[in-house]
Amino acid sequence: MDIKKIMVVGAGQMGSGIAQVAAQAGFETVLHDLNFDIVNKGLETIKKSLAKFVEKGKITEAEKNEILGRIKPSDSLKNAADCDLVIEAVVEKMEVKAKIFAELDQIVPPHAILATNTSSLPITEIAAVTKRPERVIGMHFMNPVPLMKLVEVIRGLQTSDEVYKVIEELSRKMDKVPVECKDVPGFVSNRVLQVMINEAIWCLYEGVASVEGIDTIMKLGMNHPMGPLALADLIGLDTVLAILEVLYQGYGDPKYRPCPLLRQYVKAGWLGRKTGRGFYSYV
Ligand SMILES: CC(=O)CC(=O)SCCNC(=O)CCNC(=O)[C@H](O)C(C)(C)COP(=O)(O)OP(=O)(O)OC[C@H]1O[C@@H](n2cnc3c(N)ncnc32)[C@H](O)[C@@H]1OP(=O)(O)O
Ligand SMILES: NC(=O)C1=CN([C@@H]2O[C@H](COP(=O)(O)OP(=O)(O)OC[C@H]3O[C@@H](n4cnc5c(N)ncnc54)[C@H](OP(=O)(O)O)[C@@H]3O)[C@@H](O)[C@H]2O)C=CC1
Repeated sequence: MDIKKIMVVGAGQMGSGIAQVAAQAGFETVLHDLNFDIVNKGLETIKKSLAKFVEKGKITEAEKNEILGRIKPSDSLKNAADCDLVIEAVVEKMEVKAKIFAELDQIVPPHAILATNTSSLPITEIAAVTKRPERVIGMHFMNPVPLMKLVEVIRGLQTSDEVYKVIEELSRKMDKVPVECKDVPGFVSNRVLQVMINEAIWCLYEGVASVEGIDTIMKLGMNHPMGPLALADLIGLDTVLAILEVLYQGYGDPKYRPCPLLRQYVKAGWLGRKTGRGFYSYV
């Protein structure tokens, strides 16, 4: 199957990054969100990222403009009618994703693949709201998408071998390294990562060390590029909490219990970089 046109649903930090790497790989790309204000914010993020690549000599100014020219804004899911692939990257909430997949299933052509960038939710459950569960798959990019090499490819119970191969090949065309993973809560990436982030938040909650102290210990002690609290701020504390809830409910194991401090920050609207305040301040 030949993929020519891709829609990305959700123009937040992940959706804009995915649209960018799709356009960089030469695909006609549609960036969709609920309204054009959000889409334009996403396009601004893409422009800044591409400008960095020009600055570093990775691409030319002309290439930057060609890439941007391949991305079309959208505020109607109907624009997916001629797309071969849709990659969904909206908030980490099953009810929102299920509604979008049910709608997309009615709009896209029969051959089209529906992929989700979910961090933790069951692919099989998302696929079940469509009449094409064999053409639904998890395509889990890492943040920041333009820089991170991994795509975790998750097969739902009914995902076909053909669809898996198409997405594996597409990930390579996007200059990413695909790794196959089974459909379990949090897959591999977040099953491992979020336990570390949650434990770092528990350390802060119990006063074991300061925010900077915890992050410095993990950066200098483990050679991590960022400390776990700075990383949580990058991911978004709402997303971290949503993933931990999926792990906690999915495995029924108290080791995934989200720290009360995390819940409190999310309730306060301290979601990390995207709101200007999380464990650190960004204003
Ligand atoms: C939650 C999930 O479901 C799954 C996930 O994604 S979990 C999160 C996974 N991601 C990680 O773990 C990221 C960990 N952090 C890192 O790897 C690195 O800190 C990083 C790649 C993000 C940044 O690299 P760094 O060397 O530490 O810092 P930094 O100096 O800020 O960035 C390097 C350069 O990349 C640039 N850069 C950052 N984001 C960029 C982007 N989106 N596009 C283009 N350039 C970018 C920076 O501007 C910077 O450029 P200069 O050197 O000119 O200043
Ligand atoms: N953050 C991360 O590090 C990673 C996140 N993910 C996953 O990617 C997905 C998106 O996360 P992220 O980009 O961080 O989140 P953001 O909050 O940055 O973006 C989510 C976007 O989805 C939009 N949206 C919400 N509801 C709808 C809808 N019904 N239709 C269309 N768009 C909608 C939001 O609009 P509005 O602003 O109006 O709400 C927002 O633009 C989640 O599933 C997350 O788990 C995967 C890998 C890494």
